[in-house]
Amino acid sequence: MKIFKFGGASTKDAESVKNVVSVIAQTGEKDLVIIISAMGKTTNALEEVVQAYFSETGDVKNALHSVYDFHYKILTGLFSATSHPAFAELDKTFKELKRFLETNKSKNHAFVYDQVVSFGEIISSKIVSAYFSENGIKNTWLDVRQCIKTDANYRDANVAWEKTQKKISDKVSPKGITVTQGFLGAEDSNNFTTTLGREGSDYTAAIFAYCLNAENVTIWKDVPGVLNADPRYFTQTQLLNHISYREAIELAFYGASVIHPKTLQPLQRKEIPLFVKSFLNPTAPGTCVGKGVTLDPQTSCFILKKGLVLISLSSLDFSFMMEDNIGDVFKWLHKYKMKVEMIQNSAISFSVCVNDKFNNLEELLAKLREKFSVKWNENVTLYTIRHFNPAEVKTLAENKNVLLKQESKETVQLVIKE
Ligand SMILES: Nc1ncnc2c1ncn2[C@@H]1O[C@H](COP(=O)(O)OP(=O)(O)O)[C@@H](O)[C@H]1O
Ligand SMILES: N[C@@H](CC(=O)OP(=O)(O)O)C(=O)O
Repeated sequence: MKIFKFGGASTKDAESVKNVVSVIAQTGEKDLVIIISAMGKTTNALEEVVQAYFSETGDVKNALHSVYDFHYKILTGLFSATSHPAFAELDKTFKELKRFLETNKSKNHAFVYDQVVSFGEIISSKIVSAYFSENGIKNTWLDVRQCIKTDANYRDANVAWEKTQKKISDKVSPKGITVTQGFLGAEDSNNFTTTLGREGSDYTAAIFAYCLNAENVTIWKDVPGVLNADPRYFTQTQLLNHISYREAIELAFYGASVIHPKTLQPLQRKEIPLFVKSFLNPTAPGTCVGKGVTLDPQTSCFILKKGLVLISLSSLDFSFMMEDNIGDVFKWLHKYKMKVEMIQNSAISFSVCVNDKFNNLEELLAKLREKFSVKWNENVTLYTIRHFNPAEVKTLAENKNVLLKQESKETVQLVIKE
């Protein structure tokens, strides 16, 4: 059996959902677990619901309404009559969400966030499952929260692998088609919904593949496969036909956002191949991540991460930046949930480029100022070139304000203020 994953771009409107049926038909696969993300940009829209809920002036009703309307419109494009049970299911799911918001007593932002944004995947998977049935694709809808068990680290939950393995083996048939949600899990002790981190549905596909010993995983995207540069920012890109697990882990880690970085480890452990293919051209080979050569074709890869913060610290008394000082810095970076993208240090200074995913910058800076002289730059971009040649680095840096540069044998990184 195989695992397919369809992300937000593959279900962003009724035509796209129809195309998913066509992709399944063209592959001819019969034994599949299909992982579905929220439709289009629904997770962002639900984040606005959460924001409105926690703000005194927020308009929760309006924010909810636009999410409802978006899905209602997709349903009208898929089913000819509003008497189709999918419409009643949409209403029921939204009532549940409203009830949660009306009755919730918790002020824990991350907890509320997960209970709310999870509705994106629940709704999308129900719609896709109903549309499959309508078109003769027999399938079983599975609530993934019965299978993926996690800790209580809301918004970035860690998988409890043993329990998850057992639940998946118990509840998922390797035969036929199962439709389920990406990105979601449930806290093991009390079953509250958790999420695995933004864009975590690729990771869900890998979890199922690992637990079911799947033949392979395909993540269907709006690009021909993994390219040697992010096509949103680079005009001349090349399709990578084959990437080794190790190289793909590096690329994803540095920010090649086409694959979620957590996806590759479980697959690599069992040597399960990962295909990245275009849902617009399903019979094209796309990219295979698996055993074998590092990169085919062997070429430089350009990756960028935007919206980062570069923090530069120096000791107040010119003492060296040594293990004790740096130890404190890392303790606080961890405490304020900063994702460290790059570090560099000298005798009395230490620079760290971070992603402030949880908006904790002010608190972190206040803490750091107790011990260090602190400078920082917001909204910087981290460029990474794997397998670089010096001419490419020179061209990239031309006319740009390079704040920091770091070079190793394979990789050069530049922090740039745009
Ligand atoms: N190296 C890369 N190769 C291909 N696509 C990339 C790369 N880096 C970034 N992307 C972006 O990743 C997008 C697809 O991933 P994603 O948005 O997560 O899809 P989905 O949410 O539908 O699963 C592409 O549209 C492209 O803009
Ligand atoms: N819907 C979630 C999870 C996800 O993986 O989405 P996508 O497959 O569209 O990147 C998010 O937007 O973060």
